[in-house]
Amino acid sequence: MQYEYERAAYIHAFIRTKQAMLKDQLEGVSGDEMELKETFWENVTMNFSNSEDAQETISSIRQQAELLNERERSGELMKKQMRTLRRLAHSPYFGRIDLKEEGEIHSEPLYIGLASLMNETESEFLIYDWRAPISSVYYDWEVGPISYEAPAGTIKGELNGKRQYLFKRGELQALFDTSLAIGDDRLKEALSHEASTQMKTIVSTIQKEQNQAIRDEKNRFLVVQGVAGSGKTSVAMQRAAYLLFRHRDQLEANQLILFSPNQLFSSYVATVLPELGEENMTQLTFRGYLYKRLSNRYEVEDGFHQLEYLLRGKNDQLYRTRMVSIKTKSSQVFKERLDQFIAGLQDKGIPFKTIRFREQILLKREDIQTYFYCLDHTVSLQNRLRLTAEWILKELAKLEGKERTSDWVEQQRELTDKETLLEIRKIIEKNRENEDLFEEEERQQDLLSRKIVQEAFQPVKNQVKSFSFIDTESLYEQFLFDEVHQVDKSFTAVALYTINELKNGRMPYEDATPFLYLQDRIKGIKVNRSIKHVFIDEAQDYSSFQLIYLQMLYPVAKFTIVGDYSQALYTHSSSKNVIEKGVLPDQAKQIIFRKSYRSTKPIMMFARELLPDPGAVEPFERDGLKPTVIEAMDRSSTIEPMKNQIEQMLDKDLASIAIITKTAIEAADAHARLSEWMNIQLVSEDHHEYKEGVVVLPVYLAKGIEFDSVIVYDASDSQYSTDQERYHLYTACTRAMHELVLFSQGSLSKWLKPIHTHLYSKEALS
Ligand SMILES: Nc1ncnc2c1ncn2[C@@H]1O[C@H](COP(=O)(O)OP(=O)(O)OP(=O)(O)O)[C@@H](O)[C@H]1O
Repeated sequence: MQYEYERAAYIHAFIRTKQAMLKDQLEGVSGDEMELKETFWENVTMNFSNSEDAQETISSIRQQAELLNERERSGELMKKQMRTLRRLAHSPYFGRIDLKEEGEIHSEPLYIGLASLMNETESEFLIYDWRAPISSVYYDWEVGPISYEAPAGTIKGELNGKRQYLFKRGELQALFDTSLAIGDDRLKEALSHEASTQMKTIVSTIQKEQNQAIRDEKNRFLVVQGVAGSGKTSVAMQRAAYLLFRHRDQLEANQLILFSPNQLFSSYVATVLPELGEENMTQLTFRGYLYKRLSNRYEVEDGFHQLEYLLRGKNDQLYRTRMVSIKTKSSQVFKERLDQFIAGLQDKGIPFKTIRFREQILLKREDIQTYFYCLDHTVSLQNRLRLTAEWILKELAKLEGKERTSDWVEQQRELTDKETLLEIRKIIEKNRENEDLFEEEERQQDLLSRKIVQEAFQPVKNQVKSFSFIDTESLYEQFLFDEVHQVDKSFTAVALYTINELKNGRMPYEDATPFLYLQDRIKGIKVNRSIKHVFIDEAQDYSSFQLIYLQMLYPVAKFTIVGDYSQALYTHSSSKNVIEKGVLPDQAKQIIFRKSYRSTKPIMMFARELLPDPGAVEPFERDGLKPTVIEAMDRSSTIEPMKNQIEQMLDKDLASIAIITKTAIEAADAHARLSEWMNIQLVSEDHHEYKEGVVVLPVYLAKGIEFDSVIVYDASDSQYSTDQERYHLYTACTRAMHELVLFSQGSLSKWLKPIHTHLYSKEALS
């Protein structure tokens, strides 16, 4: 053991020396860079007297620029190394494996940490990066025979020992020998920490099944179905870091994209990759994407507003219609019918828009339609559109010529500002020798008219170039009515509802994806080929249609799709098995995580009883208090006891406490009642982050994040009675790491009643 402490001290000193050396080098490079910038032009001989001299001047500028570039690059590299060393100085390694590879006589100790570190002569690894092929032995194997995949093929050997280390500010604090995968004690220690507003890395305690998902590269689609708190998000983030390391010569962080459920979640996970020494990947919400594409024409409903309506609008007369609308339009069948509809547009049916300019009709929609459908039908729709656009632009050019003599142009000419006149005069001056046809004044008027008409026509031309002369809205309506006639008469109400919404400039959430899909299939879309990996978190909240659409948007990307169907926000969502349902091709790989790490065992034993199959969730062995269920007659009698609970939690140093409600309205109500008494943050969908302390938020915004303690604001039957609400309640309970208290304002939810009373403590308030 003494050896380990000496080695730790040696490595620490080695890192410090390396840091000092690198600092000097960096100062040197920065100095060089500064000097190069300052003397850039002094080192360049400027001579443009003839073409040879000019050529020489250009190449000497190029040489200087390359030199500067090279300095900047090595400066950046050194800064990155500095950051790595800083992290290693804090905690150089967390594990060791004693490995004897086949054919070797002795086993060799290999130390594993956040990044690799070579010895002075660069001939030996003092520390292996956790992402190196050999490091997988640490995560995957117990003592005994092992094998791992290396670039050269499968390597076999024997694992003779495994050790774990705990460092604090560079100093070795403790070490444990373990024969098991990753010792439960170390994991327990990691999980007992307080919740944080930023997600932490898990590299030192990655579990075997998680490692499998992190390193899988065989399939284009990797699906992780994992119970609440099983590490899906953690895996997605460490996987991104793994891919960036393994393919560091071809892959950059901006070629990875993460679809997160909301902004709060985006900021929650934003520190993981930087902490692992990688740049962050681009983060997007699907809602943000839809907004970007459609908000210039429509007020786009987002998923959360749709959900609020579904949860609260049961008495609305359109409620049933809306339910059918959402269910139908989310399905894969709907997408297939849309495909059939699109196929039928080859010969007829695309509606066009009349092209107008200053209230006058330039080209009638019928004429555009005739032109389009007279083109050879074997030519694809998009190519026919391109040809039609070219034809329209030519027609517009003719009209543009005629328009120059119109009265409005003359009026505009009179209002021309000085700058424009000066510009025109310059053009005339420049071409003076060629100007003998017109008097200068006439020439000036002519140029001005051209300019005015050209500018006025430009927006129309731009619209033609982006194929805006197709009437997508009417086309979509046409499709909805086709559905009514050919498939289901009862769909009439849905069709009418949708058309009314669109006419009033509103795009319902369930229509946004089919609408864009239709538009993109007809007009074509610039798909993003630069993105190589797409990560989708909380994938159960995407409809089948949305998942298929995302595959179309990123045609060359590999997909990592993580989710939990027991936490579905919407009952219609893709849920269950996306592979079996054909949403993803069957060569997609599915990994299932059953073990839940976030919550203490008592919390998870209780929460899993809310599921139809509680046995599917395996709680991690970590002690804690049983959840408490407090039943009250009404809302007002719960406020005092709730305050007491919060105070008790704060006394226990549980610093992050969430009061979770079903809806945003309820969250506002809770906030109003409690904030008189203490500082409570109300978190809404526009929040990008939250501060540590007491927060109140609806369950759909708490998705993916965690808190020391959770208080379910009202677990009564009036709140959680439907199937959908059952899963919302489960999601709320599983946000708690250490403590869970449920208040019920009235009779307890029917999903909680059957839970055996030995799994929780019960209190009744009079
Ligand atoms: N191998 C591990 N080592 C240490 N901590 C872990 C490990 N796996 C998961 N955790 C911790 O468990 C908690 C839950 O992880 P994470 O949020 O990734 O799970 P999830 O499956 O995405 O959860 P949910 O679906 O409920 O949002 C986090 O605090 C995470 O750090």
